[in-house]
Amino acid sequence: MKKNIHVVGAVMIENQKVLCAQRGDSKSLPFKWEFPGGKIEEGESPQEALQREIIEEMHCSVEIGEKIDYTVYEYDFGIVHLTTFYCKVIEGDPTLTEHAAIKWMFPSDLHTLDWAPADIPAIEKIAKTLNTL
Ligand SMILES: Nc1nc2c([nH]c(=O)n2[C@H]2C[C@H](O)[C@@H](COP(=O)(O)OP(=O)(O)OP(=O)(O)O)O2)c(=O)[nH]1
Repeated sequence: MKKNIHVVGAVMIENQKVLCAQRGDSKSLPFKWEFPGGKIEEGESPQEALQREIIEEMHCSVEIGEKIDYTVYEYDFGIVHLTTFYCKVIEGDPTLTEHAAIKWMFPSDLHTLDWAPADIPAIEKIAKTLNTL
């Protein structure tokens, strides 16, 4: 039986752009693009996990808004349950630490990156929702 991996991702919006992060080559899904975040630890709520991961990974604090999507995707290494939330930076600036690259993209351009497969439904939703604002 494959293990279930519960993951949260932050869709950080600034100046109408979304922060995208590219995974490094020493991890699962090398060089795929994802939303900053990570695994929920025991006893944490999704929001607590996301606050912690963003401080650890991006060296900034976020205010967590509305949930965007929940998707389940079966990889060879396990079954990822990904929940994404809209977020706003409230302290500090997102900083490149663990990722290979980070960049701000307009929602309509998100599909041009090579995303982790679990993220595809979320990027489609984001592009649709933010382009009609
Ligand atoms: N943070 C994040 N992870 C994602 C996304 N989409 C997606 O499939 N994942 C996967 C990649 C990882 O297997 C897992 C998150 O793990 P993590 O970020 O806490 O850990 P990691 O990359 O250091 O770990 P690992 O998989 O190399 O063990 O979820 C996403 O948008 N954001």
